[in-house]
Amino acid sequence: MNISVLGCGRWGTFIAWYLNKAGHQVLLWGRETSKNYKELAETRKNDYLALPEGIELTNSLEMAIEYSEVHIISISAQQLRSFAWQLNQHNIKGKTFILCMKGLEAESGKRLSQVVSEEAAGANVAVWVGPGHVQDFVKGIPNCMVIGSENVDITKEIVQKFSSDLIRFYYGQDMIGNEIGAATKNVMGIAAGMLDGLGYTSLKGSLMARGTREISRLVRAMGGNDITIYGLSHLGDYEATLFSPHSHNRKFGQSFVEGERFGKLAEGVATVEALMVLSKQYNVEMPISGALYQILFENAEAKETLEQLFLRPIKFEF
Ligand SMILES: NC(=O)C1=CN([C@@H]2O[C@H](COP(=O)(O)OP(=O)(O)OC[C@H]3O[C@@H](n4cnc5c(N)ncnc54)[C@H](OP(=O)(O)O)[C@@H]3O)[C@@H](O)[C@H]2O)C=CC1
Ligand SMILES: O=C(CO)COP(=O)(O)O
Repeated sequence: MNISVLGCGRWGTFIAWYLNKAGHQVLLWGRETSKNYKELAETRKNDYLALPEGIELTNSLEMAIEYSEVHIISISAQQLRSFAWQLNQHNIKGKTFILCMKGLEAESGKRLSQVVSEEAAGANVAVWVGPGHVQDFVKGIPNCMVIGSENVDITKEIVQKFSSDLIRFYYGQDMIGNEIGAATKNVMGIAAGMLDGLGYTSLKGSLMARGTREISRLVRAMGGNDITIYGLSHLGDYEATLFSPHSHNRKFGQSFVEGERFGKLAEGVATVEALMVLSKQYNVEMPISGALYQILFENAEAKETLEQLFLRPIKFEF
C-alpha cells in the first residue's frame, strides 16, 4: 500500500525504511527548512541508515497527504498541535494518521491522539509505540511493538499490513494506557540517566518497580487499564530507555547531572511538565515525576532530591 511518513528525523526516517522493507510504497516528507531533509535529499543517508532507492522524498505536504490514505506522523510532541492544524487545512477526512511519537502536551497533559482529534476532527488516529532503536533494527535485531486505536478494525488492518519478521506487533486495547505508558517511559529514562550519572546505576531495579507503580496509578485514575503499564508501551520499553546506550532520554538525564548539555530531542522533559498537570487533575501522588520536576524546572539539586525519595513515610508496596 501507499504510505506517507511525515517527519524525517531519527525515527520518521527509520519508519520509512522499515515500511519500504515490509513491501510498501513509501513517500517520506520533511519540511523545506529541515537539515535532516536536506541531508537525505543530497546523500540519501543520515547518521543511522541509508535510504533504499524505492523511497521517494518530498517537502510538499499537499503531495504527501494526497499520496496515501495512511500517514505516519513522527515529529516532536510539542509541535503536534500546530502540525495537526496545518494538516487540517488539507482534505484529510477519513484518512488515517498513525502517531509514532512518545509524549504528552506539556501545558494541558493531553494525550497526542486527543491533540490530533481536536485539531483534525474527521481523521482516524492510531498510535504505534513500544521498544526499539534504529541502531538495533538496521542490524536485523527484531523487537515487539504495539499498535492501537479506538477502532479495532483499523488496529487489526494496520497490524496485519505492517507486520514483518523484524517487528512483531500486538493489538493495543487501551489508548490511555499505551499513550501515557509510552510518554512516561521517557521520564523514567531521564531518572535512570541521572542515576547513572550519580553512580547509582544499581538503583534502576527499584526505579523500574516504583516507576511502573506510579504510572499505573495514574493510568487507572484516568480510566485506563493499569496492567497496560506492564506491557510493551511502558515496562517493555525500559530496556531501550533506562539501560540502552542509544536512549536520548537516558543520555539527557546523565548529561544533566554531569553539567553537560545534551542537544537532541528528549521528549521526557516536556512530559514531566505534563505529569504535574495530570497528577493534580486526577489527584494522584507521583513522587518520582515530582522529584524530576523539581530538578529540571525548579533548580533543585539532583542527588539530594532523589535521595529524599528515601525519606518518604514507609508504606505497603502495593
Ligand atoms: N521506538 C519508538 O517508538 C521510538 C519513538 N521515537 C519518538 O519519535 C518522535 C520523534 O523523535 P526523533 O525522530 O528521535 O526526533 P528528531 O529530533 O530526530 O526528529 C524530529 C522531527 O520532527 C520534525 N519537526 C519538529 N517540529 C516540526 C513541525 N512543527 N512541523 C513539522 N515537523 C517538525 C523535525 O523537523 P526538522 O527535520 O526540520 O528538524 C524532525 O524531522 C519522538 O516522539 C520520539 O519519542 C523515537 C525513537 C524511537
Ligand atoms: O523510544 C525509544 C526506544 O524505544 C527511544 O528512546 P529515546 O527517545 O530515549 O532515545
